[in-house]
Amino acid sequence: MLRIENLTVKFQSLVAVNNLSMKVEQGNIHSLIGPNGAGKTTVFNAVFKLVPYTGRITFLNQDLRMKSTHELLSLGLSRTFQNLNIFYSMTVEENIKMGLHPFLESHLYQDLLGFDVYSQKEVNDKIYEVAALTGLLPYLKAYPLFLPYGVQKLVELARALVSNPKLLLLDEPAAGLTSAEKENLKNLMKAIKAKGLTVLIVEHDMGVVMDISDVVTVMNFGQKIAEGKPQEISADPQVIEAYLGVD
Ligand SMILES: Nc1ncnc2c1ncn2[C@@H]1O[C@H](COP(=O)(O)OP(=O)(O)OP(=O)(O)O)[C@@H](O)[C@H]1O
Repeated sequence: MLRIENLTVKFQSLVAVNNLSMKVEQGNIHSLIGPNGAGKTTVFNAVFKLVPYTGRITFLNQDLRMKSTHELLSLGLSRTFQNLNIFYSMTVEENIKMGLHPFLESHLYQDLLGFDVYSQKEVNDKIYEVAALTGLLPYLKAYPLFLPYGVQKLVELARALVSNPKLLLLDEPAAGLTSAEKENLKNLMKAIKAKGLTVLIVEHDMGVVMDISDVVTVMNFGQKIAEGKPQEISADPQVIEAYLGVD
């Protein structure tokens, strides 16, 4: 579904991602793990064209380099950020609605790019559906600042989900969550997968990674050092040395 070939990202003399190739298969929860600074978030940023790169990234056989950010959304790509990226001046409902922004009003580019424009009822239905899935229905009229951090993270996730993506990229969804919130996140990930979505996750919490992943890719110093099923990865000596450590 997502194919990354020979991806290299340089920041002046620093090679943040070094000739990385990986494939995310449809229907999988695929985790990207590795030590701090390994280049994981930079891979996400390359997919979303936020950093210049060499190599090739295709999604459903379409070269993403040629696409605008709006086109990425219409192709079915969506993401969350490592640092919570929500609007505190807006309610939860308004925040979620932002995920539908390109589909809300008639703009020239919608005609050019073939975007649908949703009716008010369609918008409301989509927000309701995603709020029900993420457990945010009781909070729709609330302002995020007054909600627990774990709920605020769900708001960002709901905003990424509301455009009905085919592939969701989540950057450290479990960071800062309580154990109960992590359990909730794992169940939510499984529910999202059951709905047919494909998910690529950058995550440090190995409990979450091991529990929900179909495939794990491990990066170190910008390079892929291992890839496989969670059990294979947790037993790989190179991964243990570079990242997991000895129990
Ligand atoms: N815009 C940028 N300009 C300069 N250097 C950058 C930039 N973005 C990332 N880097 C550097 O690239 C390297 C990889 O960073 P990246 O954020 O991708 O790592 P990561 O694996 O996601 O780390 P973490 O797990 O800590 O989030 C780091 O050394 C980082 O400092």
